Amino acid sequence: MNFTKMHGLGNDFIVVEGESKLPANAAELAEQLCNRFFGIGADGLVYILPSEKADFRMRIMNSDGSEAEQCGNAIRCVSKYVYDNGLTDKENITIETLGAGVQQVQLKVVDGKVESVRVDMGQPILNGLQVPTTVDANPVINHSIEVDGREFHFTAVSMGNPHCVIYVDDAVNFDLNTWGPKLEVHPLFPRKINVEFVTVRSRDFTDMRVWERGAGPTLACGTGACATVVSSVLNGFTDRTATVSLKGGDLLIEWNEADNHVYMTGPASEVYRGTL
Ligand SMILES: N[C@@H](CCC[C@H](N)C(=O)O)C(=O)O
Repeated sequence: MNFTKMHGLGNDFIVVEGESKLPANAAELAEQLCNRFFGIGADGLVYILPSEKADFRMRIMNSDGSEAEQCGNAIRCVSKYVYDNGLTDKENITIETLGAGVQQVQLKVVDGKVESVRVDMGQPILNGLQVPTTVDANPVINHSIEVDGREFHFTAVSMGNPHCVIYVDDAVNFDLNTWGPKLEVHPLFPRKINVEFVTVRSRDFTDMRVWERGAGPTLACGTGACATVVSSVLNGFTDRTATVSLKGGDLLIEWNEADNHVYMTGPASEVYRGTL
């Protein structure tokens, strides 16, 4: 099996292309190959597959073997892979995802290689039951949640996959390894949740650290960055266009008023290729 190791701002993936469908053992493979001690090491295993509705189809398994509906950093990596490897010569492509439909992608090509990618991440889902949470409200803003005697407040956003955004005094130094895993599996979240800890620095800049469902602490989360800006607009903290600064680098996020779509712009990188 040939694979390519890629990352979007340090959120890293084993990318596999050439299969006609998701292998039956994809969950076990993801767990084995993503292991950083006994495998290749990655946050997720990504398959680039043929699509009947779009130019390409993407499926993503988290490092614990669970499948995610969508992944912002992976969709940028897939976009770079297909162009740089000659699977398409188009600079505007479509990619089908499991939970967020078909997404439009714009490539910025420099010297024949994709340098950055702008993705139409679609409309955020704000209905609490649809995110899903157990909270029957639309939207779910500043909702109290208690873990081990500590109270947090979250805003719930689905970008195809579920997120809860929590504002803290200092996201960069926040103890996400203690609180992230407890919030991920809290009973308020029936399909578990990705948790973003956010500090707003100005109307157009936030710090964010993430604990990802099925992958733990990662250096970046594209859908989490989108959820952060949507949440920050709903809470009145930022404008609709803002930079989200993650441990692995920055993403530019725009929540467009006219079409209610969220647009994410950022880089993608290839690290190496290998054969198993
Ligand atoms: N890192 C991703 C999100 C990957 C999936 C997530 N862990 C989930 O289970 O929903 C991103 O860049 O969006």
